[in-house]
Amino acid sequence: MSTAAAEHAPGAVPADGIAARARGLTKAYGSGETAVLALDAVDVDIARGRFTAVMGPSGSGKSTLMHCLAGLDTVSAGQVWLGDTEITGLKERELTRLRRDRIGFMFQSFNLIPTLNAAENITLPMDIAGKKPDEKWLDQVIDTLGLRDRLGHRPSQLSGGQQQRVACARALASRPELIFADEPTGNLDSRAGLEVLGFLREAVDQLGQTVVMVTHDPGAAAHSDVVLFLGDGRVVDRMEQPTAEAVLERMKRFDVIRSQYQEAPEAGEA
Ligand SMILES: Nc1ncnc2c1ncn2[C@@H]1O[C@H](COP(=O)(O)OP(=O)(O)OP(=O)(O)O)[C@@H](O)[C@H]1O
Repeated sequence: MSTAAAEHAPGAVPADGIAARARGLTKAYGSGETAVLALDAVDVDIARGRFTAVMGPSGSGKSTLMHCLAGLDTVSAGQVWLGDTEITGLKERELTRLRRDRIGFMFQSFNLIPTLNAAENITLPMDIAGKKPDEKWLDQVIDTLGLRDRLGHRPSQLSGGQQQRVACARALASRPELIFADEPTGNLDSRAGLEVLGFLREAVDQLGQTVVMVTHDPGAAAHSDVVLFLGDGRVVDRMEQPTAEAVLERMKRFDVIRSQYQEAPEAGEA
């Protein structure tokens, strides 16, 4: 049918206000009896210019969702768009270019190059791509992150929080459409973690960036605009304007369901 064809045509989904979108996103690892359904027909819209947190119990599919949305992993079924570009079905070379040009990444391990100073680390992805940074933007990022007097330092001469700020600046440097952060505060003490969350918040509020962050920490999720909760490979809930308390309460409900499931069916009476 023509409508079905239109629905599946790349670019058919309006990009306005939506930085990334998934429909029927399914990811299975392995096959046969050992197959694991990491994502089960997930529909999700990531709003542009907002800070989205992804939470859920261990193994619920958070990292898999991030990897599939970022084109780091192939999908088993369904579709993913970055803006109005359908990325499912792109060849590895096209995906590499898309990631390089349109997505920024921050990981728990900062992934900085030890022999390069902060300034060189920040612009490395752009240097590799042969692209000139927008100096005005770069200055704004460096000042927002308070890195001006650290630019000549190597990672070993920086604290953990400063290293993560450099990783944050690197993710922002090319002004990507979307930044994916996987447990960006996982390796930091609480003060440095708060600092990095504050900077991600500023990147959204002052620089207009879009951020998606996977986290286990309700306090970290409270810095976001909206939290998506995953359970067993599905988006089971969302929370606007989250507080740490509300997120913690919501997470506890996963534990209750799990313990009821593990005890016995009649545990539902409790
Ligand atoms: N490469 C893989 N091969 C096989 N199974 C995998 C692979 N990667 C993930 N899985 C499985 O897929 C499911 C979802 O994993 P995923 O890492 O996305 O969860 P998560 O919510 O990010 O977990 P955590 O909070 O522990 O990091 C899990 O059951 C996991 O064991």
